[in-house]
Amino acid sequence: MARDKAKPCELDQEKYDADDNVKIICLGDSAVGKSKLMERFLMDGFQPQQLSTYALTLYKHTATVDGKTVLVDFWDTAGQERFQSMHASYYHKAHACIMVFDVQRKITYRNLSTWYAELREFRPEIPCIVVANKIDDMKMTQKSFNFARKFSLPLYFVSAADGTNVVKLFSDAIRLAVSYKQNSRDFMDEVLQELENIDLKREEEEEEEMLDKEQPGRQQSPSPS
Ligand SMILES: Nc1nc2c(ncn2[C@@H]2O[C@H](COP(=O)(O)OP(=O)(O)OP(=O)(O)O)[C@@H](O)[C@H]2O)c(=O)[nH]1
Ligand SMILES: [Mg+2]
Repeated sequence: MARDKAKPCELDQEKYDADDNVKIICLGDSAVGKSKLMERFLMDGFQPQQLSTYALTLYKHTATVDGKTVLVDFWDTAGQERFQSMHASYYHKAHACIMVFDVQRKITYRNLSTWYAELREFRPEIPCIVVANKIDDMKMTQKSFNFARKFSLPLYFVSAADGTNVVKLFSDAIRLAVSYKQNSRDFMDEVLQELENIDLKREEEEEEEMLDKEQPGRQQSPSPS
């Protein structure tokens, strides 16, 4: 009981102490196993029911990279065509991408090029890992998939069902996201950061002004002499 009560505080403290926060997005056709992979990594579980993600799910996770606390936002969306329109905000400020296909369904592999083109349209530089999921059903881990080689992307053979390589996949994705965030010279990132700084400064100035109006004497308060 006491442990449960302590939990929110521990989490808040971790957030407070976090050195960094990163956003990792997941892409791929419907039913390739995007949500199940996240479920496996975050909950260490797998429920084989067929529930398609509706719109967007955001998972918050705390990780440690090189002794530093990192807050990770995992973004999971449905792979269906009908949600294509939300993608601009989905990609916004992402630091890494996990792009999944299903080794049992060729079409999901073929569609990788469409997903990849869209990713690069919005995020030209972020690290991207290609994931061949459901290897538990097919013993084909030796097969080489040209798509990853063609774009020099890392390729992981995983199974959300039995957990093969799932922790490695997500740990590496977090590491890549952190390293991208720290070293990125991406032009758009710099512009966005600049705009954020300007906004923050403006907000601070407005707050100052408001305080001055509320407490007219504040500025003239006598200094201890
Ligand atoms: N055998 C096997 N089945 C899996 C694996 N991963 C997912 N599945 C099954 O594939 C189906 C789809 O998985 P989801 O994780 O919902 O797929 P998704 O990519 O999130 O799909 P959308 O939300 O529609 O985009 C489910 O029935 C899962 O049980 C796996 O590694 N092996
Ligand atoms: Mg899903």
